Amino acid sequence: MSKKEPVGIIGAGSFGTAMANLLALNTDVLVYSRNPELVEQLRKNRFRFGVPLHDRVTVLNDFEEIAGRCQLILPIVPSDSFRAMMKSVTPYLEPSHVLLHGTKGFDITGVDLNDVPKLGIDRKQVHTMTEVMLQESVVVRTGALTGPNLARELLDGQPSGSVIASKFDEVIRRSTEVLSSSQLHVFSTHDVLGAELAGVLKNVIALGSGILKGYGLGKNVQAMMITRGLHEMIHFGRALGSDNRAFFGTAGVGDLIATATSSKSRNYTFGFRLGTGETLEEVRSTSQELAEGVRTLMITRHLAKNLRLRVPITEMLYQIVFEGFPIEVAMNYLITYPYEVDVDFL
Ligand SMILES: NC(=O)c1ccc[n+]([C@@H]2O[C@H](COP(=O)([O-])OP(=O)(O)OC[C@H]3O[C@@H](n4cnc5c(N)ncnc54)[C@H](O)[C@@H]3O)[C@@H](O)[C@H]2O)c1
Ligand SMILES: O=P(O)(O)OC[C@H](O)CO
Repeated sequence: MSKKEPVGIIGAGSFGTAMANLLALNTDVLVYSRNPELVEQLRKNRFRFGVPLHDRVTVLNDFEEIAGRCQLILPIVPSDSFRAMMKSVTPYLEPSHVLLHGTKGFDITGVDLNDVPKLGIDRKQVHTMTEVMLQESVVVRTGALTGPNLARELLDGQPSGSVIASKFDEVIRRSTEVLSSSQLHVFSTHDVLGAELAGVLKNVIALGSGILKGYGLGKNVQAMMITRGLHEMIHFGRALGSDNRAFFGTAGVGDLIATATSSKSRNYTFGFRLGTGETLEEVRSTSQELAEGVRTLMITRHLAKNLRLRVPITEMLYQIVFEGFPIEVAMNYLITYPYEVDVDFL
C-alpha cells in the first residue's frame, strides 16, 4: 500500500463523513455513496451534516473506481445493510485489498429480525462484521475501527481516540498512519473479536442509560446500570468466544462512557425518548437516526436465552423496549435482583 494512494470509504453517513474528514488530514479520500443525487449535491455545495467536506475528500457513486484506486477501504454502513453492501462491492475486490470496517452491530442469517422472538436465534446465526467481510469477499486482511467516536463530536473537530483491531500488523500500521492526527489518537490491538463485541454491545447499555435519564432518574442508578451493563457485556463476550481484556480498554469502557452518557449518541437519545414515555413505534417513526442498540438488543436477548446467560439488564431492557413493560417495575426488579458479589468475573 503506497502512502500516496487515496483511502476509500463505503457509506456517506454521519460516521463515514466524520472519518472522511479525519483521514483527509493525512491523505486523499474517496467516499462511495449509493445515492447519485447526494453525490451531485455534495459536488456542488460540499457541505454534509453542517460541516464543509475537506478539500481532499471526493464523493463518488462508482465503486469500481474506488476499488481500482484504493487498497485500504473502510466500509461504514449500518449492520442490517452490511452483508448486502458486501455482496454488491465484492465483484470489485481483490485479495490485495484491506478492509477496515467501522460498523457497530451484528449480522444475522437464517432468520428475519422480526421472526427472532418467535423462532429464537443461536450463535451460528450471529456474525460480526469481520466474519461477514471474510465470508463475502476474497479479502484476507481485515480489521475493525472502534472506540469512543461520536460522529457529531468528530465532525465538529473535537479530539478523540480510536482503536484499530486487526490480526495483521500491516493493517494496523497502515491504518494508524492514515488516521493518526492531532485530532485522533489511535490505539491498536490484535483482539479483533473483543474490540468488535465491546463496540456492539455497549449500544444496548447506552439505550438503557438513556431510558433512566428520560425517566427522570439520577446519576447513582445510571452509574449502577452502566457498571452492571459492563458485566453483562463481558458475560456475552465470553460466551461468544472473546476474553475480558478489550472490555476494559478504549474500545470497551471508553466507548461505553461516551455513548451511555452523551445526548449526542443516537442510542442514548433513543432510550431517553422511550424513558419519557414515547413508544418504540413513536420514536422510530419520528427519527431518521440510526440506533444500532435496538436491533442489537433484539439479537442479544434471544441469543442470551439460547446460551442460558444470566443477563437481567438485557432482559429488562428487552421487555421495556419491545413489550411495553413499565420502567418502574423493571427498576424495582433490578434494584432487588440477587446480585451476589460486586465483581463477578475473573
Ligand atoms: N455515528 C456515530 O457516531 C458512529 C460512531 C461509530 C460507529 N458508528 C457505526 O457506523 C455505522 C454507520 O453509522 P452512521 O452513523 O454512519 O449511520 P448513518 O445512518 O448516518 O449512515 C449510514 C450510511 O450508510 C449508507 N448505506 C446503507 N446501506 C448501504 C449500502 N448497501 N451500500 C452503500 N451505502 C449504504 C446509507 O445510505 C447512509 O449514508 C453504524 O454501525 C454505527 O454504529 C457510528
Ligand atoms: O450510534 P451512536 O450515535 O449512539 O454512537 C455510538 C458510537 O459507537 C460512539 O462511539
